[in-house]
Amino acid sequence: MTSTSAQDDGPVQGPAGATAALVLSDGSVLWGRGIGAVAEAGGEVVFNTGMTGYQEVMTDPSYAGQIITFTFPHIGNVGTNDEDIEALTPAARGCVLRADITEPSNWRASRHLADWLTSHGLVGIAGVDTRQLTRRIRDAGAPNGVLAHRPDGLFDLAALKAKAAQWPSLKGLDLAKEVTCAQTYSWDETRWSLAHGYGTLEQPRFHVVAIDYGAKRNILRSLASHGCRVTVVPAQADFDTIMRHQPDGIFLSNGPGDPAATGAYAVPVVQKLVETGKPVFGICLGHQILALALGAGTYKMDTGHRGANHPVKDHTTGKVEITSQNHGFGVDRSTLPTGVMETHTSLFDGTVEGLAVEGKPVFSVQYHPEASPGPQDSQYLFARFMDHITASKP
Ligand SMILES: NC(=O)CC[C@H](N)C(=O)O
Repeated sequence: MTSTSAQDDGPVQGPAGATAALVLSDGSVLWGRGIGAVAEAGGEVVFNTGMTGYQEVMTDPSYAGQIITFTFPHIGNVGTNDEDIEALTPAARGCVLRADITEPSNWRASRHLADWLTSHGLVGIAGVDTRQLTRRIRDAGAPNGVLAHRPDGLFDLAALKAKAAQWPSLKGLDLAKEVTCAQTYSWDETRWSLAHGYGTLEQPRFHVVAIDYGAKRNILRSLASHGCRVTVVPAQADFDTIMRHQPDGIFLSNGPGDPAATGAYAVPVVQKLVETGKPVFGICLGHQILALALGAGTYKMDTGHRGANHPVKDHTTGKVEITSQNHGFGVDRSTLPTGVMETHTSLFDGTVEGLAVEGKPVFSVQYHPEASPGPQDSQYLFARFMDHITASKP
Protein backbone atom coordinates (compact mmCIF):
# COMPACT_ATOMS: atom_id res chain seq x y z
CA MET A 1 0.00 0.00 0.00
CA THR A 2 1.04 3.61 -0.39
CA SER A 3 2.84 5.67 2.19
CA THR A 4 2.06 9.33 2.81
CA SER A 5 3.67 12.15 4.69
CA ALA A 6 0.91 14.76 4.37
CA GLN A 7 0.04 16.80 7.47
CA ASP A 8 -3.39 15.24 7.97
CA ASP A 9 -5.54 16.00 10.97
CA GLY A 10 -7.44 12.93 12.15
CA PRO A 11 -9.62 11.01 12.37
CA VAL A 12 -9.33 10.18 8.68
CA GLN A 13 -10.24 7.25 6.54
CA GLY A 14 -7.14 5.60 5.14
CA PRO A 15 -6.85 4.40 1.52
CA ALA A 16 -9.43 1.79 0.42
CA GLY A 17 -8.94 -1.43 2.35
CA ALA A 18 -6.48 0.03 4.84
CA THR A 19 -7.19 -1.26 8.35
CA ALA A 20 -3.77 -0.57 9.83
CA ALA A 21 -1.28 2.28 9.81
CA LEU A 22 2.36 2.38 10.79
CA VAL A 23 3.17 5.97 11.73
CA LEU A 24 6.86 6.82 12.03
CA SER A 25 8.40 9.50 14.22
CA ASP A 26 9.17 11.66 11.16
CA GLY A 27 5.42 11.80 10.41
CA SER A 28 5.37 9.35 7.51
CA VAL A 29 2.45 6.95 7.37
CA LEU A 30 2.58 3.46 5.90
CA TRP A 31 -0.83 1.93 5.26
CA GLY A 32 -1.69 -1.75 5.25
CA ARG A 33 -4.10 -4.45 6.35
CA GLY A 34 -4.34 -5.04 10.08
CA ILE A 35 -3.58 -8.47 11.52
CA GLY A 36 -3.57 -9.78 15.06
CA ALA A 37 -4.90 -7.73 17.95
CA VAL A 38 -7.11 -4.70 17.32
CA ALA A 39 -4.87 -2.38 19.27
CA GLU A 40 -2.11 0.18 19.10
CA ALA A 41 1.56 -0.40 19.89
CA GLY A 42 4.59 1.84 19.90
CA GLY A 43 8.25 0.98 19.70
CA GLU A 44 11.47 1.19 17.78
CA VAL A 45 10.91 0.01 14.19
CA VAL A 46 13.68 -2.41 13.21
CA PHE A 47 14.13 -4.98 10.47
CA ASN A 48 15.14 -8.61 10.57
CA THR A 49 16.46 -10.25 7.40
CA GLY A 50 16.01 -13.90 8.46
CA MET A 51 14.01 -16.08 6.10
CA THR A 52 12.81 -18.42 8.84
CA GLY A 53 12.00 -18.38 12.53
CA TYR A 54 9.40 -15.63 12.82
CA GLN A 55 7.93 -17.23 15.93
CA GLU A 56 11.33 -17.46 17.62
CA VAL A 57 12.01 -13.84 16.68
CA MET A 58 8.66 -12.60 18.00
CA THR A 59 9.26 -14.40 21.32
CA ASP A 60 12.95 -13.49 21.77
CA PRO A 61 12.90 -11.24 24.89
CA SER A 62 15.68 -9.10 23.35
CA TYR A 63 13.05 -7.60 21.03
CA ALA A 64 11.19 -5.95 23.92
CA GLY A 65 10.12 -2.45 22.94
CA GLN A 66 10.52 -3.09 19.21
CA ILE A 67 8.27 -3.46 16.17
CA ILE A 68 9.80 -5.96 13.78
CA THR A 69 9.76 -5.52 10.02
CA PHE A 70 10.39 -8.86 8.34
CA THR A 71 12.24 -8.31 5.09
CA PHE A 72 11.35 -11.82 3.91
CA PRO A 73 7.97 -11.32 2.23
CA HIS A 74 6.23 -14.58 3.16
CA ILE A 75 5.81 -14.72 6.90
CA GLY A 76 3.39 -17.04 8.66
CA ASN A 77 3.06 -19.72 6.02
CA VAL A 78 4.05 -22.53 8.39
CA GLY A 79 1.76 -21.24 11.15
CA THR A 80 2.75 -21.36 14.80
CA ASN A 81 3.22 -24.09 17.39
CA ASP A 82 3.90 -24.37 21.11
CA GLU A 83 7.56 -25.38 20.82
CA ASP A 84 9.30 -22.82 18.59
CA ILE A 85 9.27 -20.14 21.23
CA GLU A 86 12.09 -18.41 23.05
CA ALA A 87 9.91 -17.27 25.96
CA LEU A 88 6.30 -17.96 26.95
CA THR A 89 5.26 -14.34 26.45
CA PRO A 90 6.40 -12.44 23.37
CA ALA A 91 8.26 -9.26 24.20
CA ALA A 92 8.19 -7.67 20.72
CA ARG A 93 5.49 -5.05 20.26
CA GLY A 94 4.28 -5.93 16.77
CA CYS A 95 5.25 -6.94 13.25
CA VAL A 96 5.29 -5.47 9.78
CA LEU A 97 4.82 -7.83 6.82
CA ARG A 98 4.91 -7.58 3.06
CA ALA A 99 2.42 -10.28 2.09
CA ASP A 100 -0.84 -11.32 3.68
CA ILE A 101 -0.49 -14.41 5.86
CA THR A 102 -1.55 -17.58 4.04
CA GLU A 103 -3.19 -20.62 5.64
CA PRO A 104 -0.56 -22.54 7.61
CA SER A 105 0.96 -25.42 5.68
CA ASN A 106 3.00 -27.56 8.04
CA TRP A 107 2.30 -30.70 10.03
CA ARG A 108 3.55 -29.01 13.19
CA ALA A 109 1.28 -25.98 12.88
CA SER A 110 -1.28 -25.69 15.63
CA ARG A 111 -2.41 -22.13 14.90
CA HIS A 112 -2.56 -19.45 12.22
CA LEU A 113 0.02 -16.71 12.89
CA ALA A 114 -2.72 -14.05 12.98
CA ASP A 115 -4.61 -15.97 15.72
CA TRP A 116 -1.38 -16.44 17.65
CA LEU A 117 -0.67 -12.69 17.44
CA THR A 118 -4.20 -11.94 18.62
CA SER A 119 -3.92 -14.36 21.54
CA HIS A 120 -0.82 -12.48 22.72
CA GLY A 121 -2.29 -9.02 22.15
CA LEU A 122 0.23 -8.32 19.38
CA VAL A 123 -0.56 -6.01 16.48
CA GLY A 124 0.60 -6.59 12.93
CA ILE A 125 0.30 -4.94 9.56
CA ALA A 126 0.51 -6.66 6.17
CA GLY A 127 0.74 -5.19 2.70
CA VAL A 128 3.55 -2.78 3.54
CA ASP A 129 6.37 -2.06 1.10
CA THR A 130 8.93 -3.56 3.46
CA ARG A 131 11.81 -2.97 1.01
CA GLN A 132 11.16 0.75 1.09
CA LEU A 133 10.83 0.72 4.88
CA THR A 134 14.04 -1.31 5.24
CA ARG A 135 15.95 1.16 3.04
CA ARG A 136 14.63 4.01 5.12
CA ILE A 137 15.85 2.29 8.32
CA ARG A 138 19.19 1.46 6.71
CA ASP A 139 19.76 5.02 5.51
CA ALA A 140 18.32 7.04 8.38
CA GLY A 141 18.51 4.65 11.33
CA ALA A 142 15.73 2.81 13.18
CA PRO A 143 12.89 5.26 13.87
CA ASN A 144 10.31 5.02 16.59
CA GLY A 145 6.81 4.37 15.39
CA VAL A 146 3.25 3.57 16.37
CA LEU A 147 1.36 0.71 14.78
CA ALA A 148 -2.43 0.97 14.88
CA HIS A 149 -4.96 -1.66 13.79
CA ARG A 150 -8.54 -0.46 13.31
CA PRO A 151 -11.07 -2.57 11.35
CA ASP A 152 -13.16 0.58 10.64
CA GLY A 153 -10.19 2.14 8.85
CA LEU A 154 -10.51 5.41 10.81
CA PHE A 155 -7.24 6.77 12.15
CA ASP A 156 -6.53 9.85 14.22
CA LEU A 157 -3.31 10.57 12.38
CA ALA A 158 -2.46 13.74 14.30
CA ALA A 159 -2.61 11.83 17.58
CA LEU A 160 -0.64 8.89 16.17
CA LYS A 161 2.05 11.20 14.76
CA ALA A 162 2.36 13.00 18.07
CA LYS A 163 2.67 9.67 19.89
CA ALA A 164 5.30 8.39 17.45
CA ALA A 165 7.29 11.63 17.71
CA GLN A 166 7.28 11.46 21.50
CA TRP A 167 7.95 7.74 21.82
CA PRO A 168 10.96 7.30 24.15
CA SER A 169 14.21 6.14 22.61
CA LEU A 170 15.66 2.77 23.61
CA LYS A 171 18.79 4.67 24.55
CA GLY A 172 18.96 4.73 28.33
CA LEU A 173 16.14 2.18 28.77
CA ASP A 174 16.57 -0.77 31.10
CA LEU A 175 14.14 -3.37 29.74
CA ALA A 176 15.88 -6.40 31.20
CA LYS A 177 14.09 -5.85 34.49
CA GLU A 178 10.78 -6.25 32.66
CA VAL A 179 11.54 -9.55 30.98
CA THR A 180 13.73 -11.30 33.55
CA CYS A 181 12.34 -14.22 35.57
CA ALA A 182 10.56 -13.36 38.81
CA GLN A 183 12.46 -15.98 40.78
CA THR A 184 15.30 -18.46 40.52
CA TYR A 185 14.49 -21.74 38.75
CA SER A 186 16.32 -24.67 37.24
CA TRP A 187 16.11 -25.38 33.56
CA ASP A 188 15.07 -28.97 33.39
CA GLU A 189 16.03 -30.00 29.92
CA THR A 190 15.34 -33.65 30.58
CA ARG A 191 11.74 -32.92 31.48
CA TRP A 192 11.41 -30.64 28.45
CA SER A 193 12.87 -33.12 26.00
CA LEU A 194 10.80 -36.00 27.39
CA ALA A 195 7.62 -33.93 27.14
CA HIS A 196 8.41 -33.15 23.52
CA GLY A 197 9.39 -36.68 22.56
CA TYR A 198 13.11 -36.08 22.21
CA GLY A 199 14.16 -38.72 24.74
CA THR A 200 16.46 -38.38 27.71
CA LEU A 201 19.80 -36.63 28.03
CA GLU A 202 23.00 -37.64 29.73
CA GLN A 203 23.51 -36.73 33.36
CA PRO A 204 24.79 -33.14 33.57
CA ARG A 205 28.54 -32.77 34.19
CA PHE A 206 28.60 -29.11 35.25
CA HIS A 207 26.49 -26.59 37.08
CA VAL A 208 26.05 -23.23 35.38
CA VAL A 209 24.27 -20.23 36.85
CA ALA A 210 22.65 -18.20 34.08
CA ILE A 211 21.83 -14.58 34.83
CA ASP A 212 18.56 -13.93 33.05
CA TYR A 213 18.54 -10.46 31.45
CA GLY A 214 15.94 -11.85 29.00
CA ALA A 215 17.34 -15.28 28.21
CA LYS A 216 16.28 -17.19 25.14
CA ARG A 217 15.23 -20.77 25.84
CA ASN A 218 17.53 -22.14 23.18
CA ILE A 219 20.53 -20.84 25.11
CA LEU A 220 19.41 -22.79 28.17
CA ARG A 221 18.81 -25.83 25.94
CA SER A 222 22.26 -25.43 24.37
CA LEU A 223 23.90 -25.27 27.79
CA ALA A 224 21.93 -28.35 28.87
CA SER A 225 22.82 -30.27 25.74
CA HIS A 226 26.49 -29.52 26.40
CA GLY A 227 26.18 -31.22 29.75
CA CYS A 228 25.09 -28.47 32.14
CA ARG A 229 22.58 -28.33 34.91
CA VAL A 230 21.38 -24.73 34.66
CA THR A 231 20.17 -22.55 37.50
CA VAL A 232 18.56 -19.40 36.16
CA VAL A 233 18.64 -16.35 38.43
CA PRO A 234 16.87 -12.98 37.98
CA ALA A 235 18.79 -10.08 36.43
CA GLN A 236 19.07 -8.30 39.76
CA ALA A 237 20.48 -11.27 41.68
CA ASP A 238 23.41 -10.13 43.80
CA PHE A 239 26.90 -11.60 43.89
CA ASP A 240 26.39 -13.59 47.12
CA THR A 241 23.15 -15.14 45.87
CA ILE A 242 24.87 -16.27 42.68
CA MET A 243 27.89 -17.71 44.50
CA ARG A 244 25.68 -19.53 47.00
CA HIS A 245 24.65 -21.80 44.11
CA GLN A 246 28.31 -22.88 43.80
CA PRO A 247 28.46 -22.56 40.02
CA ASP A 248 31.17 -24.17 37.91
CA GLY A 249 30.60 -21.40 35.40
CA ILE A 250 28.50 -18.28 35.02
CA PHE A 251 26.49 -17.41 31.94
CA LEU A 252 25.39 -13.83 31.13
CA SER A 253 22.30 -13.91 28.92
CA ASN A 254 21.03 -11.86 26.03
CA GLY A 255 18.32 -9.29 26.71
CA PRO A 256 16.59 -6.11 25.57
CA GLY A 257 17.29 -2.42 26.02
CA ASP A 258 20.40 -0.36 26.58
CA PRO A 259 23.31 -2.22 28.23
CA ALA A 260 24.45 0.98 29.93
CA ALA A 261 21.09 1.24 31.72
CA THR A 262 20.94 -2.44 32.72
CA GLY A 263 24.57 -2.17 33.72
CA ALA A 264 23.65 0.09 36.60
CA TYR A 265 22.93 -2.99 38.71
CA ALA A 266 24.48 -5.74 36.58
CA VAL A 267 27.98 -4.31 36.09
CA PRO A 268 29.16 -4.36 39.75
CA VAL A 269 27.96 -7.98 40.08
CA VAL A 270 29.70 -9.07 36.88
CA GLN A 271 32.91 -7.30 37.96
CA LYS A 272 32.96 -9.38 41.13
CA LEU A 273 32.13 -12.56 39.20
CA VAL A 274 35.08 -11.95 36.85
CA GLU A 275 37.37 -11.52 39.86
CA THR A 276 36.47 -14.98 41.19
CA GLY A 277 38.39 -16.54 38.31
CA LYS A 278 35.42 -18.77 37.41
CA PRO A 279 34.59 -19.24 33.73
CA VAL A 280 32.20 -16.57 32.44
CA PHE A 281 30.45 -16.63 29.05
CA GLY A 282 28.26 -13.79 27.78
CA ILE A 283 25.95 -13.57 24.77
CA CYS A 284 24.70 -10.31 23.27
CA LEU A 285 23.45 -8.14 26.18
CA GLY A 286 25.60 -10.39 28.39
CA HIS A 287 28.58 -9.58 26.14
CA GLN A 288 27.85 -5.85 26.39
CA ILE A 289 27.47 -6.00 30.19
CA LEU A 290 30.75 -7.93 30.44
CA ALA A 291 32.43 -5.24 28.30
CA LEU A 292 31.10 -2.54 30.64
CA ALA A 293 32.28 -4.54 33.65
CA LEU A 294 35.76 -4.73 32.12
CA GLY A 295 35.83 -0.96 31.70
CA ALA A 296 34.84 -0.63 28.03
CA GLY A 297 31.99 1.48 26.65
CA THR A 298 28.91 0.70 24.55
CA TYR A 299 27.02 2.82 22.02
CA LYS A 300 23.72 2.78 20.15
CA MET A 301 24.10 1.66 16.54
CA ASP A 302 22.06 3.37 13.82
CA THR A 303 20.50 0.30 12.33
CA GLY A 304 21.83 -2.63 14.32
CA HIS A 305 22.25 -6.22 13.18
CA ARG A 306 19.19 -8.47 12.91
CA GLY A 307 19.25 -11.53 10.73
CA ALA A 308 20.66 -14.99 10.28
CA ASN A 309 23.40 -14.46 7.68
CA HIS A 310 25.98 -12.23 9.37
CA PRO A 311 29.58 -13.27 8.64
CA VAL A 312 31.92 -13.04 11.62
CA LYS A 313 35.62 -13.84 11.81
CA ASP A 314 36.99 -15.72 14.81
CA HIS A 315 40.54 -14.39 15.16
CA THR A 316 41.57 -17.27 17.41
CA THR A 317 41.04 -19.85 14.62
CA GLY A 318 40.95 -17.64 11.51
CA LYS A 319 37.60 -19.20 10.60
CA VAL A 320 34.59 -17.31 9.33
CA GLU A 321 31.20 -18.31 10.67
CA ILE A 322 27.74 -17.28 9.53
CA THR A 323 25.87 -16.05 12.55
CA SER A 324 22.45 -15.19 13.85
CA GLN A 325 22.25 -11.66 15.21
CA ASN A 326 19.88 -9.34 17.01
CA HIS A 327 21.36 -6.23 18.54
CA GLY A 328 21.08 -2.47 18.30
CA PHE A 329 23.93 -1.56 20.64
CA GLY A 330 27.59 -2.40 20.25
CA VAL A 331 30.89 -2.38 22.15
CA ASP A 332 33.13 0.55 21.28
CA ARG A 333 36.49 -0.83 20.13
CA SER A 334 38.35 2.35 21.04
CA THR A 335 37.43 1.86 24.71
CA LEU A 336 38.72 -1.71 25.12
CA PRO A 337 41.19 -1.72 28.01
CA THR A 338 44.54 -3.52 27.88
CA GLY A 339 44.13 -7.18 28.62
CA VAL A 340 40.78 -7.38 26.82
CA MET A 341 41.12 -8.93 23.36
CA GLU A 342 38.77 -8.55 20.44
CA THR A 343 38.31 -12.19 19.40
CA HIS A 344 35.60 -11.77 16.77
CA THR A 345 34.83 -9.08 14.20
CA SER A 346 31.85 -8.53 11.89
CA LEU A 347 32.74 -8.91 8.24
CA PHE A 348 29.69 -6.81 7.33
CA ASP A 349 30.69 -3.58 9.04
CA GLY A 350 33.86 -4.28 11.04
CA THR A 351 32.21 -3.90 14.45
CA VAL A 352 33.31 -5.81 17.56
CA GLU A 353 31.67 -9.25 17.77
CA GLY A 354 33.57 -11.00 20.53
CA LEU A 355 35.84 -10.42 23.53
CA ALA A 356 38.08 -12.42 25.82
CA VAL A 357 40.06 -11.51 28.92
CA GLU A 358 43.73 -12.37 28.70
CA GLY A 359 44.70 -15.05 31.20
CA LYS A 360 41.13 -15.61 32.42
CA PRO A 361 38.39 -18.04 31.28
CA VAL A 362 36.12 -15.08 30.52
CA PHE A 363 34.71 -14.44 27.04
CA SER A 364 31.65 -13.26 25.17
CA VAL A 365 30.10 -12.79 21.75
CA GLN A 366 27.78 -10.15 20.40
CA TYR A 367 25.85 -12.63 18.25
CA HIS A 368 23.75 -15.71 18.96
CA PRO A 369 25.59 -19.06 18.87
CA GLU A 370 22.38 -20.77 19.96
CA ALA A 371 20.82 -19.42 16.73
CA SER A 372 17.08 -20.20 16.83
CA PRO A 373 16.59 -19.11 14.19
CA GLY A 374 19.79 -19.31 12.22
CA PRO A 375 22.84 -21.35 11.31
CA GLN A 376 24.62 -23.58 13.82
CA ASP A 377 28.19 -22.54 12.89
CA SER A 378 28.87 -20.99 16.28
CA GLN A 379 27.83 -23.86 18.56
CA TYR A 380 31.55 -24.41 19.20
CA LEU A 381 31.39 -21.50 21.65
CA PHE A 382 29.36 -23.62 24.07
CA ALA A 383 32.06 -26.29 23.80
CA ARG A 384 34.68 -23.58 24.47
CA PHE A 385 32.80 -22.63 27.64
CA MET A 386 32.74 -26.32 28.70
CA ASP A 387 36.51 -26.56 28.04
CA HIS A 388 37.07 -23.57 30.30
CA ILE A 389 34.92 -25.16 32.99
CA THR A 390 36.74 -28.49 32.70
CA ALA A 391 40.10 -26.73 32.94
CA SER A 392 39.06 -24.65 35.93
CA LYS A 393 37.65 -27.50 38.00
CA PRO A 394 40.01 -28.86 40.66
N1 LIG B 1 20.00 -9.81 21.70
C1 LIG B 1 20.46 -9.02 22.66
O1 LIG B 1 20.83 -9.45 23.75
C2 LIG B 1 20.39 -7.54 22.40
C3 LIG B 1 21.23 -6.71 23.31
C4 LIG B 1 20.87 -5.23 23.34
N2 LIG B 1 19.55 -5.06 23.83
C5 LIG B 1 21.01 -4.65 21.94
O2 LIG B 1 20.02 -4.38 21.30
O3 LIG B 1 22.12 -4.45 21.48
